[in-house]
Amino acid sequence: MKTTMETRTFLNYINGKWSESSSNEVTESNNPAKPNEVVGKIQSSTKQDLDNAVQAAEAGQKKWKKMTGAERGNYLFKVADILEQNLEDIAETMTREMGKTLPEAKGETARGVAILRYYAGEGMRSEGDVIPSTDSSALMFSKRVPLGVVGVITPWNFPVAIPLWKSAPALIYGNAVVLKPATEAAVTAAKVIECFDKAGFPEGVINLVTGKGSVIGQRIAENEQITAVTFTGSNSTGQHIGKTVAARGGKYQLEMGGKNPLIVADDCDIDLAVDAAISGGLKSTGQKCTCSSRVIVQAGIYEKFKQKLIAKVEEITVGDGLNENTWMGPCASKGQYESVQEYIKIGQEEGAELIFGGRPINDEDGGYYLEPAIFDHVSTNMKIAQEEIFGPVLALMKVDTVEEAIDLANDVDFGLSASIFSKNIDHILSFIDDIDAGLVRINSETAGVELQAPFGGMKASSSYSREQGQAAKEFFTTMKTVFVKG
Ligand SMILES: NC(=O)C1=CN([C@@H]2O[C@H](COP(=O)(O)OP(=O)(O)OC[C@H]3O[C@@H](n4cnc5c(N)ncnc54)[C@H](OP(=O)(O)O)[C@@H]3O)[C@@H](O)[C@H]2O)C=CC1
Ligand SMILES: O=C(O)CCC(=O)C(=O)O
Repeated sequence: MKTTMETRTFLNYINGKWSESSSNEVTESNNPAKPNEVVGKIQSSTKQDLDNAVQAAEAGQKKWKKMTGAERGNYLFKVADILEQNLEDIAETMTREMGKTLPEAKGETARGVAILRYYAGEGMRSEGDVIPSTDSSALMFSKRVPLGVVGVITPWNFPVAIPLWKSAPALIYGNAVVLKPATEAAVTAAKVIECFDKAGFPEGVINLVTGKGSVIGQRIAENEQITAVTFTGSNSTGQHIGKTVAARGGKYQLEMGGKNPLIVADDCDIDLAVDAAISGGLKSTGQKCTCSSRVIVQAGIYEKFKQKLIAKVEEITVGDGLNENTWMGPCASKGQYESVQEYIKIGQEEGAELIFGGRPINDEDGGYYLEPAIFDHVSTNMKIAQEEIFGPVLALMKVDTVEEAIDLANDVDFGLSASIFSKNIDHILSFIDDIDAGLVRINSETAGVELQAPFGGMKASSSYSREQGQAAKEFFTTMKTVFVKG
């Protein structure tokens, strides 16, 4: 029997009004801890709905860009306050909708508040440089200007932070936004957009259209009135979006997968390294693009590290993220649950040894729970060492030297985040120089980015651009070089 805890149906937000899709159809968003529980219903929108939102955004942006940065910033400060007031409700919705534990969901929502305040402040900062001209009677300067309408396509694993770290900079620099959130986290996203509505955002400046990626996401990529598209999600979808946007001359930014290594050198503080492998690899049920999925350990401490790791992973409690005692929640969806189990099977078939966990946990509500899994004897040619699993699976790999560890760490298509645990400055310096990763972390886990710093990866992890911090300005603005002569 289906239980509908939250009976609400969430609408699209277009031109400052909540509206039903022209399809008259809705999709249910379910709780991965209790798949029969409907968290809310969202609109199954059509291409026409998306095009309407883009029209509204185009009109809204014309007025929005005329405001001062300080005025735009004040709107974002208001949204931040409202999000903060609604933090408990939004965090709980997130936990119910995609399974992350409540403390993690609260932390993410608080991060959303901080992101909004950071970019609100940007409205008062420099928007260009004075450049000396070779003509002594002229003034030359650069001025950053908005792009126009920005399409934002987001995943389900950070349903508050990612929509905000893309939308807030887009808005502060004078763009209008059309957001298409992941279907599996669209109720949470709709609650975030309610904060913009309550803050009195001008019509058309921010719009929400929910619906299938293949329909709404695809149309965002195709619609020529959308100047730029920012995306986070899988590699296959990202590559497709990038090609589609590029083909029509648009700007795009892709943040995709990772296969992040954590190198544990003989000389490190082993307990800290164990904690980092667990926190970086298994928090959020391993569903972070920055999660540590390959743990590359030097032979001298391999056995000791493995024993300590198993002892600590044994203590992990798996369950509904709303329960206080839960450390790790369910996989976010049936699809993720099945895909992770498939990888665990493949790992065994390929000859890796499953030394801990990896089994589904029987649950009377049918929650998508898995025991955290640890594989030993993993070699670099195995799928579990090469592909993003996006689940609670750690692959242990043994090496003799730190040089070998770095080579192994680089032997994947991805290059998002990488850590080393070591006290040896030579090892640390060669790691900083030689690792192919956009985020280079020393004695710290691979996950957990800071909102004021550039975020993005190398190789297949990103499209060479960076988001967050000041890097966001590069993507969400273009430049005019102005030459003034009296
Ligand atoms: N880098 C990261 O942070 C993330 C990586 N992933 C990786 O991707 C795997 C699959 O997850 P999944 O949710 O399917 O990821 P997707 O890349 O398919 O989804 C990400 C976003 O893209 C949308 N989308 C889907 N298809 C299209 C399309 N053809 N055109 C435009 N937009 C589209 C989705 O919409 P809709 O939800 O409606 O399908 C969602 O909003 C995971 O197992 C993980 O490996 C997933 C999420 C985040
Ligand atoms: O590690 C983090 O804080 C961010 C991770 C992230 O951006 C992602 O998983 O998409």
